[in-house]
Amino acid sequence: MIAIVRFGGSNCDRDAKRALDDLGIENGIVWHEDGLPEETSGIVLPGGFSYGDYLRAGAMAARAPIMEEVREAAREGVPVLGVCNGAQIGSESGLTPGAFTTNASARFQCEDVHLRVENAETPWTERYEEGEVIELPIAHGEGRFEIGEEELDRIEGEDRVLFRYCEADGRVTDEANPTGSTDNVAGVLGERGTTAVLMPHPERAVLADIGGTDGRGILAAFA
Ligand SMILES: NC(=O)CC[C@H](N)C(=O)O
Repeated sequence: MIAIVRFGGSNCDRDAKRALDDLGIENGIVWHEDGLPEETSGIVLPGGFSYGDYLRAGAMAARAPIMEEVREAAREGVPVLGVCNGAQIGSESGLTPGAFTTNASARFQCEDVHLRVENAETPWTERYEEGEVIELPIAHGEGRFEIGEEELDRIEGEDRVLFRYCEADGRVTDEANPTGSTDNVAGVLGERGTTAVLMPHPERAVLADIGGTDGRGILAAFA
């Protein structure tokens, strides 16, 4: 059962549920205070405004007791996907490298973006080709990926950059970088390839008539 962890202020938990239901993947929304159910076989940290983005987006949820269980599960290889606020919670809790800070525009940005698949040999991206361009929506105010140079070199060397913001033809340019993220990074892997976070929303791109279907392949990793 895929546990979709809900905090006070989560608001993409039901989108994640709807998407996983549509993919035929057994899942349930879990209130963070209840802890992970024993039958948890995968974890979604959904988007939203946990604790009202107080202090920094994701900072407070990252310190909730359930995150110790999530880290433990991640260490054991249980797949964990953090989306948007879930990505912020993931980086704040040390599941994934780098940090998400205020967009370069200092505004909340809601738009469709193009992403280039940088590593297609992960459970999250194996349904895509390396270099393939997909389109997903973003909706966040604090999505600017920041990471030190040395750590960036390290994660690039380990092939842990999953997606980069790009033009429709796949060129990685400053203009295609909506938030000013370091090196256009939109999603990264944790220590194990089974943990991933990304700012764009795959769960909002699973139905052909609403937002397209480019996100299906990412969530299908839970099947
Ligand atoms: N859609 C989301 O998850 C938003 C994330 C966070 N509240 C932000 O604005 O950055």
